[in-house]
Order: sequence, then C-alpha cells, then structure tokens
Amino acid sequence: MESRHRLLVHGARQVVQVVANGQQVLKGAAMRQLAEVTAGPAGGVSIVVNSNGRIADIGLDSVVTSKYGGATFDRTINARGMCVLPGLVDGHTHPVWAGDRVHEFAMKLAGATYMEVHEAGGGINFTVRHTREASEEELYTSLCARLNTMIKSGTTLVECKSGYGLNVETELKMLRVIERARRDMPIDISATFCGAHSVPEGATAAQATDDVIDVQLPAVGRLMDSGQLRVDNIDVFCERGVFDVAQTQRILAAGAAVGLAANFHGEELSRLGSAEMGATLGARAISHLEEVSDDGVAAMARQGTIAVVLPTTAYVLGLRPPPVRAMIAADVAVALGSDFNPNAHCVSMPLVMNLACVLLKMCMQEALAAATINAAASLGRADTQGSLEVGKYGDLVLIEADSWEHLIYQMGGHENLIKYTVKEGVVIHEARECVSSMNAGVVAETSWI
Ligand SMILES: N=CN[C@@H](CCC(=O)O)C(=O)O
Ligand SMILES: [Zn+2]
Repeated sequence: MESRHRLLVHGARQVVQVVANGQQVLKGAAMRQLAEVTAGPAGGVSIVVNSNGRIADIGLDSVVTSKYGGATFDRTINARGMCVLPGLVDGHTHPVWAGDRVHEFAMKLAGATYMEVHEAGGGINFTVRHTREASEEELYTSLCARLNTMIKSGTTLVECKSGYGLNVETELKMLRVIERARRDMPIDISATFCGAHSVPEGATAAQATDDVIDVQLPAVGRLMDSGQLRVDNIDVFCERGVFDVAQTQRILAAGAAVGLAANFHGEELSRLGSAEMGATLGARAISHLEEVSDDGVAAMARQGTIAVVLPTTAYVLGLRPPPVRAMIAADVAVALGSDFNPNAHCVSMPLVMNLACVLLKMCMQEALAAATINAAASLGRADTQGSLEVGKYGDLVLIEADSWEHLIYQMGGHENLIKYTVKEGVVIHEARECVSSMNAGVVAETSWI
C-alpha cells in the first residue's frame, strides 16, 4: 500500500481497544469484558493512524506490515514492552479559576464540612471572588498549565465547566477562556455553561435562577450563534441550600432550548430526587450521586442517563461513596471524572481510576470503561473517542508495563509509566530519559511537544 500516514505504532505487548464493535456505551457485565489485542509469539501489535488522525488499522505486526509495505509514516513508535490504551476521558472538571483553597483543606481536616465552609462564604464563593478579579490572560495561562498536566496523565478529552463567575461578565469570560484553550491546545474539550454553580452573594436562589435563564443563557446563546463560542452542555449544582429541583429543572430546560445537553450535579450531599427529575427531563448525564435513591438509579437506567461518579470528592470530603455496584447491577452506564476544582485538586485520571477501584469497589476493567467509552458517551463523543477502533480518533496512551492494569494499580508516579500521549496520531507528550547533572544517573524527564 503506497500512501502517507500520520503514525505507526508497532511491537506493542497489548492494545486495549475497550470496545471493538462500535458500542457507544457499556453497561452491566459488559463493563468487565473489554476488547484487547495481545501480542503473539510472532510479534507485537500495531496501530496505524491515517493522515486525518483516524485509526486506519489495528492488528498483529505481521498482518499490518504486509498491508502497509509501501506506505510512509510521519512518525513511527517502537512500542516494544509497552501497552496501548485509548486516550483517557475526564467527564467532569472545573479547571478555570484563580486563588487556591489550601486554607480550606486545613479547615476540613480539622472537621469542617463542605457546606459549613460554603455557608461561611468560603468554598465556591471564595473562588468566585478571585475569579471575578482575575484577568482573562491569567485564567487562560493557568488553564493551559492544568490541561498540560492532564495530557501528561493521559487525558485526551476533558469536560470543562464555567461556574466561578455567577454573573454574565465573568461566566462569559470563563467560557471565552475555555474556547481559546479549545482552539489552541492539543486536547479535546467539551465546554459546559455552569452559571448556576452557586447562588451569588447578595442574591436568592430564585433571583439567581432568573438571572441564569433571562440574562446569562441568552448571552451565551448569542455567542454560540455567532460562532464565537462552542458550548456543549449545561450544568446546575442541585443541592439543599443551593438550587432546588424545580429551579434546576427550569435551568436545564432553558439550556436544552438553546441546544445544550443537560449534564448536572445531583444528589451529592442530600437526597432531593434530582436523579428522577434529570432522567425524566432526558439529561445526558448526572454527576456525583453519592445520595441517589434506588428509585433514582432505576429512573436513570430506564432513560439511559449516564452516572458520572467522582471518587476524589468522596475521598477529600469523607463522603459516603456513590452506590456504583447498585448502578452497574441496574444497567446504569457509569463514567468517571476527576472533578478537578479548588476543593478536589486532582487532574490525574489514572489516580481517579485507582480511587474508583478502592473506594467505589469497581474492578479495573470497569474503571477503564468508565474513564474511556462511558465518559466519552457522557459528553456525546462516543462516536469518535473512548475506544480504539478503525475510523475513531487516533488518541492513545502508551505505558511501559507488562499489562495495562499497571496504569490503575500504580498510585502516582505516572510520569515514569506513561511514555506517550497521542492525539489524532500526533505525539503531544513524550517522556524522555536524560542524564541528571546532580547524580549522573538516568532519570525520567517529561517534555511537551
Ligand atoms: N459540588 C459542586 N461543585 C464542585 C465543587 C466546586 C468547588 O468546591 O469549588 C464539585 O463537583 O465537587
Ligand atoms: Zn463539579
């Protein structure tokens, strides 16, 4: 075959496709049965990514070599000793903010609850004050640094929320920052308008609901119509003391009317019935769900609403974890997100998968399905991302290990495990070995391309 392609990966021990027959989401026992191609005695496994960044072939080296004999590749990676997985998908983040909350971490370690901190003017409203004051440039620079760290941890698609503005100027500023990063950075972004992340100081929840629906959302819609912003989802923090179920429903319905997918925070600290409401409304996804009821799980299963669970929150706040085993048993598709925000300062999906296994009692196959195909489905992107199949994006993570499970087993130190992150056939992160001048030994060093 005489043609030019973007990437050839060959010699891999294992390629974990996750799904191999076009499945767009995994539920129940299927979350444990992942598609893999394993090296044989005659050689490893190859992947070819074409000049459009789409996977053209996956197969044993011998088969691929014979098919692509006359082809040229912009880049070739010898993946001997490596396992290849799909680029990871982070289904829930709040990555645009200024001012950290390390002081609140200390308060929480001393016994304060999340809502006690919030009601005392801290929490989200602390971040809102700092984010309103920050320049667009400052927010853009810190967002890009955070996205780079995600890329280094294997993420190739991430959901990014606004929500630390709570007024039209700052919500639009955040969405513009996300849009700029979406255009500039080599990572895919699903953008979420979250003007109803908290009730701004000095307003009631009813006033804030009206402001989101009558002022913020129309302004977002105008910028979407003029092509200045791409926004995919709408989010609300539905919680006792924040937005109630009826207010949440109004905001999500208004978002749906301008083409945004409902993907919201529900049943985190209190059981309000938002899972039932979200399922009835046709929400694509609901996040958190620590307090979801059996009826809520059943409603989500009936409507195909995806549960985006966030183990970092349960970990950092000492919450009862969401009932993931009951969700999987009921055929609710479970996805994972890092929930990166100033309360849960984690951008690493490998660590999130580890926490999902230990705290949420998921097995490693389920955690990987949740951090790939199901997280992609929670963002409406499972047609292009979340698995390694011919025609899908060539978004890959290559780890140097005997088996793919090391990505989850290892708690941190992933800079020594993840050798490459690849986006649409282009290497966007490569771990390099160099000689340390301190001890003249070989140490791992990372670089971004
Ligand atoms: N619970 C609401 N939103 C975030 C926390 C945001 C914050 O504390 O700044 C979450 O998903 O955990
Ligand atoms: Zn959140």
